[in-house]
Amino acid sequence: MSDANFTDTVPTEPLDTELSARENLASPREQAINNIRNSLRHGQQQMVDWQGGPLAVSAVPGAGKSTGMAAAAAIAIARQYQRSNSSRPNVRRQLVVVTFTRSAAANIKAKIRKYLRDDLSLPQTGFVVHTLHGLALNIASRHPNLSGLELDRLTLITPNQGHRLIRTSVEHWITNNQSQYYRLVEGMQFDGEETERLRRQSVIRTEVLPDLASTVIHEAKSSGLSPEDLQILSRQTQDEYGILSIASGLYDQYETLMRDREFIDYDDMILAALRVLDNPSARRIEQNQVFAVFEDEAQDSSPLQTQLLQILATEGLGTGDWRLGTGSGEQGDEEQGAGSRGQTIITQSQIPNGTRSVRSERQSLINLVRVGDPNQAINSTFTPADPIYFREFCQECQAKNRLATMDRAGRSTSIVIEAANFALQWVNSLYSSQNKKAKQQRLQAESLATAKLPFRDQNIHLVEPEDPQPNANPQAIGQGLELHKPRDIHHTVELISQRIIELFSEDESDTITGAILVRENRQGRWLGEVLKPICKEHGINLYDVSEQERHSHVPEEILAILNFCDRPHSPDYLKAALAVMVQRRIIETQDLNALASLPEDFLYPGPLAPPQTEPVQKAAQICRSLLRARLELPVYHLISFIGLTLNYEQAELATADKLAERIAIQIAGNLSLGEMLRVLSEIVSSERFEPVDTEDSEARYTRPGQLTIITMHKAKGLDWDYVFMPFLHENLIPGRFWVPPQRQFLGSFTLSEVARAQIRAALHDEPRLPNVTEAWEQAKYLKIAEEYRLLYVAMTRAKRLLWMSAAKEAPFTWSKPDNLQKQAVCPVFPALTREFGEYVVD
Ligand SMILES: Nc1ncnc2c1ncn2[C@@H]1O[C@H](COP(=O)(O)OP(=O)(O)OP(=O)(O)O)[C@@H](O)[C@H]1O
Repeated sequence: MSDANFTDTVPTEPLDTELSARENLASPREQAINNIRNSLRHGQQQMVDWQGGPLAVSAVPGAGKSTGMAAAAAIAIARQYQRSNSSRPNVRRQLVVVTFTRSAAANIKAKIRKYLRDDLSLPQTGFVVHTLHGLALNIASRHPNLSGLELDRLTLITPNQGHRLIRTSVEHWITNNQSQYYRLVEGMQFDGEETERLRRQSVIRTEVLPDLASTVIHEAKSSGLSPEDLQILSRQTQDEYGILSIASGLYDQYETLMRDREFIDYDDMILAALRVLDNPSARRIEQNQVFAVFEDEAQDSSPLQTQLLQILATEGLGTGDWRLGTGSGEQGDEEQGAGSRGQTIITQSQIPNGTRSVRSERQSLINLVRVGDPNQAINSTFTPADPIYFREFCQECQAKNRLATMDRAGRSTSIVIEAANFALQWVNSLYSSQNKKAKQQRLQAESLATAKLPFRDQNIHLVEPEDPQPNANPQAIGQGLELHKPRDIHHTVELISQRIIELFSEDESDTITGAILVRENRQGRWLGEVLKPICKEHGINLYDVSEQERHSHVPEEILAILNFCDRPHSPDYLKAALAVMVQRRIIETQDLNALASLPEDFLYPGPLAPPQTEPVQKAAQICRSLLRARLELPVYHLISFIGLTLNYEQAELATADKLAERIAIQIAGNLSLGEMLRVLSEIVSSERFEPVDTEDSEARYTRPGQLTIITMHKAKGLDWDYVFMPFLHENLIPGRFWVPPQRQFLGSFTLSEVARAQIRAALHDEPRLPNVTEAWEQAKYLKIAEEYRLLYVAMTRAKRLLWMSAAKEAPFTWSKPDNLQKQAVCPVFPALTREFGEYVVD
């Protein structure tokens, strides 16, 4: 089969020359491998044919990246079994598979196991699946003396803007940098009025600087830049406030506090793992356990994460030269460490001439397969991920003839693919013409910002007729594409309801899947509420992901109950605990004030007290059992007990366990209820606590016969037979960065975004750092480009019907959905309606 769209074929060069080809072909295992191979399309076969060296796979949505990677992983494991059985019996090395989210990791693990068990009749071992942070933690905690990561001593924190540590860093910085601080207070202009001064000080201390600190620290740290590096960079900028210098100062304060308090953050985990790998013997130990690294969603990795994978995937010398880098002198003396083999491990240190980039790292002898799609990069504006690094890996691989591009996809019906391709082309042409215009008008800032187009110019193609995917490019439901222009959001709901009722009644076998994709959780919540009665009436199973998975409620609920256990006489605590029980539907809705006003009478009514009603009795009995548990159980079991009392489902229980573990680590040696409450209150008041996804979480979103309401971000990697995309309005897609009025005295930009754009320019080896105007333009452009990619990701989730709408009237903000006003539609939508006029439904 020839595939004109497959630009480069990957040479297959078996690592193990001792195994004869004839033996291989004859073995049942090799037949099983062939069977798997034959069930894949051409591009995927290139993945399973990998037998060593670097390989980049860049594929369009729905091309089968994840499916291909699972098959390739299983086959690589099988080959490794063969190798270790026949030639080196004592060498047991494993495959490391890395992906972006825990739920994707669980999914791919299940798929690999299935291939190993059902197709290859092998034990389900020989591999591990990690998220990048999980992998780093694993390495770092195995070598605590090198990583400095002693988990029983250190506390892991996620410093968001409201975190106490960030606030303290800001206060310390202000104390030590009064003149820079007062320069900020002056802003663009200032008449010295006292109330205004106080207002500005409050905005700077509570909003501007915490925002700058949390953004910049994460961006710089995850790229291997130290506070000193930032200080050096700041000398290349000339803005009035010295934004990068402030950022460096805040970062420095933060690092000092972190060290003093024995805290670490997620970036420290990656840095700690890199410190381990900086040691030649530890590196050899780690590398010797691994025969290859496979990475999915590679466009979402940050520079240091990429570096970690590259080092881990590096083979010992002498197994064939797969080097990618062109630097001289990297071959040879292994004893001298990674640096001598052309790898400069980035640790926090000075950067030469102010910039440092992972791209300049030499890569040698790496067994690394990275799979991704730059057009689906949707995390780069709120994490330090940057698709540029994956693009560069692709380019380097291409130069070595080791890039596979898969541009055929079987997921969607042809009209959905046409619409997605059109959207991509339209957005790119919009930006190239804007860029041209800006250049003509000599608007340097704007032309610089839009010079790179939002999308890589790549169309999705239908699969070939003999494709192995059953029902590839399936038949459309109805016309396959429907473009609606409802009057307002209520009319939108009417249209969606009509359509889903039709779709569900036509689906007698209850097998089709459907989803409504929203840009914001608030839209999802509103839709969930209005659709619930309709779905109930028609027996449609509605699954509102944000409602089901708002596990951030877990710490709050546990805190409320623990507070009550600690001080049951407090009417406030009792009421809060009862409110949680009502919300969880453990007890009936009733007048909680009446119960809570006299706690003793409610909990332990005397013989003369009036009889309690049944609901009150039940509530009192649950409260008493909690108090008994407080007395009888060890403190560290209390959280699990509360989880069970509150009827938590599987994922919530896992989240509660994770919370308990986290608290136990933090208060190790001081296990008392008081300490536990102190730590928990801190988590609840200032920190994001990430819930746990359970193994089947992705399957829960795509259950047959179910209508799922889910955000576009969360929909990544999934697909449904029909996909509704309502509320396509310009204020959200693409949206725009804006400066809140209270901060405008500093100028029409935000300090955090300017600093971030400047750091990125340095990391990308731009010839000079952008000034404030240019940096702000770049930040705005990056946000818009990413929003368009998000729209593209959402559109490509649909298999058989893509339903899109932009109501004429919609809320200005979804926190007030009743406040309707005329809303401009997302610019792609009218372009689609022009191009696909026959799909517009009146
Ligand atoms: N060889 C194959 N045989 C059968 N089905 C396949 C095959 N390859 C892919 N599929 C199916 O095609 C769909 C898309 O595959 P997959 O999710 O692996 O693509 P992807 O490239 O990772 O997509 P995206 O990047 O858009 O999330 C899935 O429903 C998958 O089951």
